[in-house]
Amino acid sequence: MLDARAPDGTPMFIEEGATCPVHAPDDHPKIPPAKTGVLLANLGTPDGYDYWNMRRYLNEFLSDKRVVDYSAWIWQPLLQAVILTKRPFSSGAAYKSIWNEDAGESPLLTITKAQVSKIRDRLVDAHGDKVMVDFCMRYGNPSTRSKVREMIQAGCTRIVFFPLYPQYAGATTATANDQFFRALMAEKWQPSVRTVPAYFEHPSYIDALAKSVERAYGAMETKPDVLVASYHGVPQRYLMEGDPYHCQCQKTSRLLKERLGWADTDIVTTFQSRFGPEEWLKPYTVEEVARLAEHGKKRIAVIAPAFSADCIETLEEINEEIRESFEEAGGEHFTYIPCLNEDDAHMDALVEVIEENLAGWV
Ligand SMILES: C=CC1=C(C)c2cc3[nH]c(cc4nc(cc5[nH]c(cc1n2)c(C)c5CCC(=O)O)C(CCC(=O)O)=C4C)c(C)c3C=C
Ligand SMILES: [Fe+2]
Ligand SMILES: [Fe+2]
Repeated sequence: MLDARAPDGTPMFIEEGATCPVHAPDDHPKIPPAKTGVLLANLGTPDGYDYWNMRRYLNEFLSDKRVVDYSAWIWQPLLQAVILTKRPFSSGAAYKSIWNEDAGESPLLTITKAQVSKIRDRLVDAHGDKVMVDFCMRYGNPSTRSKVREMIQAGCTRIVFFPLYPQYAGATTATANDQFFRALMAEKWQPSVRTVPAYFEHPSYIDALAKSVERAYGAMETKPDVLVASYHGVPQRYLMEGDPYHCQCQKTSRLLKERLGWADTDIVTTFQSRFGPEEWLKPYTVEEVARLAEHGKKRIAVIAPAFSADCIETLEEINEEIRESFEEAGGEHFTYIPCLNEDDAHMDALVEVIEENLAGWV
């Protein structure tokens, strides 16, 4: 039974498939059978690597106060007049080097689509068409607002919103949630909602990471001297202001090390992708891999546990720039271990997290 109200406030209780007691069928909006939506969210990616697509994407991303929190009076002139005249070219060239030309999209989008398709198959197998599974992006397309609207129009009276970041950060998880709530502000009939918390210590996520390391190490004749767990960085100041991201990254690394049965020295935690002049979380990956090479660690493997899908920051920054830094410092063997992407163990972990957050709803 669906509970609705006539324009004068009279409650209308409409059985599914029945007609409204107040209005003629054609005067009344159609109310589809109730469903639960599972909306996965990732960061977003440019629609193309040309200047204008890059500029649009970077402008939306870097204008987000959760990402860069300087006063708009100071930041916007610098962003519009300096950064957005140069960075679209350099970042565009980096995207070009990893672009999925066949699909005409960036790897982050291709991988996210594959993940969602697998997760949808599993959840529909378990719950039938009572669940609807889709994805949105925080910046660019498909937008969070368009997907929230589609879900509501399809009859979702409940939505589980899942930001695909294992570790919580204001710059990722919180801003994805902000955008979700902004989208809900525009809706007449707001669904009940749940947001999925960070899963940085979930045993199935740790297990999926460990299996990916074991698989990569199993394929090598000589084991690496050290595994570098490289996480996306944020300004050091954000940690001091209460963002738990740093601590959650450290815990993921510790749990991974314990799951692998390794010694403390077998794994090093680092932070990459520094942007701007401020101090970010340290050690910086690009410097640490050079230091390792200089101190005799000639074989390293790098894993990127903060990314649920390979993207510019892993395929280009780690596998090209950071590799180069290691080799220039005398390093000999550099192995990049891909993100969990659409691995079965990863899909198992994400579905488990979703099921925990669907409890009582399906
Ligand atoms: C300027 C500050 C930035 C902060 C803080 C930041 C945090 C942060 N980002 C991710 C995940 C991703 N970032 C990606 C790209 C990217 N990140 C920044 C800047 C900050 N990120 C920029 C400018 C860019 C664009 C590329 C570039 O110009 O360098 C991506 C990849 C998107 C893709 O299309 O492939 C991801 C994913 C996390 C997890 C995080 C903090 C925890
Ligand atoms: Fe980033
Ligand atoms: Fe910490």
